[in-house]
Amino acid sequence: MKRRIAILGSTGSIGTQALEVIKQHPELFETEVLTAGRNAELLVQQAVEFQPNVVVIGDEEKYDWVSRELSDHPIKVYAGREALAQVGAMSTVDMVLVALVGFAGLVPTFRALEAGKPVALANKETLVVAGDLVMNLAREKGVPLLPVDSEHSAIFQCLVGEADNKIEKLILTASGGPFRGKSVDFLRKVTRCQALNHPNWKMGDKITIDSASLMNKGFEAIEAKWLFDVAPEQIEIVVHPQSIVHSLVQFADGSLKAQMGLPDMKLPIQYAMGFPKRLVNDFPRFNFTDYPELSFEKADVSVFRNLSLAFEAMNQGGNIPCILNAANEVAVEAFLKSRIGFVEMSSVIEQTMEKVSFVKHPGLDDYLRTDEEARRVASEIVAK
Ligand SMILES: NC(=O)C1=CN([C@@H]2O[C@H](COP(=O)(O)OP(=O)(O)OC[C@H]3O[C@@H](n4cnc5c(N)ncnc54)[C@H](OP(=O)(O)O)[C@@H]3O)[C@@H](O)[C@H]2O)C=CC1
Ligand SMILES: CC(=O)[C@@H](O)[C@H](O)COP(=O)(O)O
Ligand SMILES: [Mn+2]
Repeated sequence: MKRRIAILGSTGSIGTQALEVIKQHPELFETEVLTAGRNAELLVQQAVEFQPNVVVIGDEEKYDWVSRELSDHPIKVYAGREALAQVGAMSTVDMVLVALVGFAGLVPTFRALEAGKPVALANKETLVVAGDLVMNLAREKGVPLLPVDSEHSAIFQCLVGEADNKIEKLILTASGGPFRGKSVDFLRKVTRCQALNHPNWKMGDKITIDSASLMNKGFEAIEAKWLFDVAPEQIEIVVHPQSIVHSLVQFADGSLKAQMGLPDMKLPIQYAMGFPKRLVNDFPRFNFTDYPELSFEKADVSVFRNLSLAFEAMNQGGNIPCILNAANEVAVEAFLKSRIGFVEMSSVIEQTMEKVSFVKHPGLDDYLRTDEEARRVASEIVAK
């Protein structure tokens, strides 16, 4: 039986690479659902090629156009946020790949898990915001939550076959981004274009800015805490500019296991989609002679304040990581629109974290409310 996949966010960087993985394994995977936010043209192109049963366009104004374009195909077309939230729970779906960016991933992930669907999760913001609720739900439903993020896929792969998972420490590697080794003064003047120039990975704009500010690594620490049930003190960040060692686990006996490979997201996407099988492919292979030096260094938290803000949020818990995430989304958007500078992003986040009210044990509704309030507060700070 083919695994029928719903790709939420098929028009993005992860989504399009997931479709390349499906193309490599037509005997194993079938595309059941594709969704886009605004890119109706690409959604239609993908639908014509992959013939899913259902497509969802987030932007409701584009519904008529998508329906018309697909009228000659046996494909159901839906639009809007509620359709996006429901579509992963359909009885014909075997696995949901959540490749949406930002807070928008939370409710669709939640609904898919509630319906008992295995989830391959690229959308790290879901775990940053509501890791406790999401992990509890996956456990309660007995469904796998498979990490797609490269570092977490690496750790997950290192843990396969470890009977009692005696983790002493997780070591998350960070490329350091385009501004590795730079000063705060340098960061004050960087442009959108410089920040979008990631040294190793071609990704969507939002995560690329997060990588440049090291917020991505802070998010990944929170993501790791929830996925692997470790304390914040058990998570270490190491800058590794080549992005070949994707992360490591240090076990209780002092042994280290690492997972390595070229920086190519198709590998972790394929691992999650094919789990527990390791599938054959013809993607490019790593060669040591192309990388004579693999180096490691400390992250500079005095320059990259977002990394400490994320650790602070993780330590405080409750709804603080949700506030961190919302403020970061507002700050990144403002930076991309040249409304604030690169360094100001941290100030917006820090001030928002101080202003929004704390909730110690939030439920889903509290997270939705916190996200709304934090966005409002952060937007006011940006406007000032
Ligand atoms: N790209 C990468 O290599 C990696 C990404 N990740 C994580 O994976 C997730 C996806 O990243 P990436 O693929 O780079 O992001 P992109 O911006 O490239 O893609 C995001 C996708 O989500 C859709 N989308 C965005 N907002 C909404 C919304 N409000 N409603 C409905 N659909 C929406 C977009 O649609 P449209 O474009 O049509 O508007 C697009 O299909 C992020 O959480 C990121 O942190 C993790 C590791 C690596
Ligand atoms: C590919 C992936 O998983 C990204 O999250 C990546 O880690 C970004 O690179 P940085 O290490 O620069 O954040
Ligand atoms: Mn990552």
